[in-house]
Amino acid sequence: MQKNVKPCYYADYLQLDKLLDAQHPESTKYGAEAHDETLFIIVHQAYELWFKQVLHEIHAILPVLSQDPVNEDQLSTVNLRIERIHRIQEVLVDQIDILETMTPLDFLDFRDYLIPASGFQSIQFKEIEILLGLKSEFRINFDKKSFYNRLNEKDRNYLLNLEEQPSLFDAVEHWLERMPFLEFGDFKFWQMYKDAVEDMLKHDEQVIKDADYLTDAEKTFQLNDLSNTRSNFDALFDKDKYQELKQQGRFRLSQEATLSALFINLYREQPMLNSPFRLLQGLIDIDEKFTTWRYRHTTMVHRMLGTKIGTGGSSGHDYLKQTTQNNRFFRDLFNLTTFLIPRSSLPELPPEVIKAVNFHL
Ligand code: HEM
Ligand SMILES: N[C@@H](CC(=O)c1ccccc1NC=O)C(=O)O
Repeated sequence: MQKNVKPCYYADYLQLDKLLDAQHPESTKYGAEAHDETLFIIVHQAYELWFKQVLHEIHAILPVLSQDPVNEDQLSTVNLRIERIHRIQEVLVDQIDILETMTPLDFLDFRDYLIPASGFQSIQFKEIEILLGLKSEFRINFDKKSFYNRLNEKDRNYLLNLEEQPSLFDAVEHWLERMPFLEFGDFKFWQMYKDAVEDMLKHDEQVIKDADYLTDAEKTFQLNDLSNTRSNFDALFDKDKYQELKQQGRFRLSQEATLSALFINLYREQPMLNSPFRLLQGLIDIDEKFTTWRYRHTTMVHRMLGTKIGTGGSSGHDYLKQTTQNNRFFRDLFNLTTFLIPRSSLPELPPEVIKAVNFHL
């Protein structure tokens, strides 16, 4: 490291002249300043700064996960960065409490001056969504088309181009596919595992049938749910069936990637699977916090606007409720838990499998 030649000065280093001269309430252009507009601006600016940091981390993670193979040191750095993103998301959720100190009436003092701007136009937010894997084809209709109409041409082209680039979802999927958990020669792991899950599902079926506290209608309902779980499980080992369910949207990850992720979950205590397991957990953390943020933002919107339409032209609270439900990145990783069985029923791993796994990470 070189010695610094010029003394560093706090305000210059942080470019505070620019940063602290960037809060200009719209309300002052039309009359008296709305007191809470400064809070509104600063909260949004703080969000955008944190979004910038999140993007910085994602851009560092993507090339590492795209390498073949990814070495253990690099994987632990990826995990640290994912943990950082998750911590930032906690701050992003907490900031909503600060904004909620503004009352709906105070908001109305300047809301009309903002039309037609809205959070829709946060390019960094959409960038994060797209880089994590939420491309247009997975969005609800309004979110698919109308949102792009609200952007200027430069921003629209920038995001459309980003949709063509590999996302974190894609990188993780390929990384999982590179693990050879389906080709273990003689090892009958998957057959033993299938038998154990089949036992579990049969047991669940019997529990429902024997339950005195359920009505016949409730039993039928639950048995129907169980049959969906069983057909998802059967598809895990059947290429064509898996493809069919994937087309229906029941799976998004490829079959190979799903089975690898399942294997990592089941054998996470093997030392070489620790980091891969932490990575999968980290992705689940990010997805969960994103959903928490969407839910908190939606509820804040409900208390601020009731059922008014948004300045961006959506139905407001109702639209946001749908995106909270729909816009998930790693739903498959959550759903996998359905197929976990107790450790006591797990087949033991033979040494050659452990060696093969170690080599391929
Ligand atoms: C008083 C506070 C807020 C209200 C009433 C509000 C309201 C809304 C509404 C109604 C929408 C739907 C788009 C529209 O039709 O306008 C929206 C979208 C959005 N808002 Fe807010 N918002 C608030 C604060 C924030 C803050 C602090 C952020 C942080 C950056 C934010 C980020 C977003 C984003 C990213 C979207 C797009 C979400 C998506 O399309 O899934 N909002 N907001
Ligand atoms: N969409 C909000 C306005 C709003 O919150 C907003 C307006 C301009 C810039 C950022 C905003 N924040 C999030 O949507 C509304 O309909 O009141």
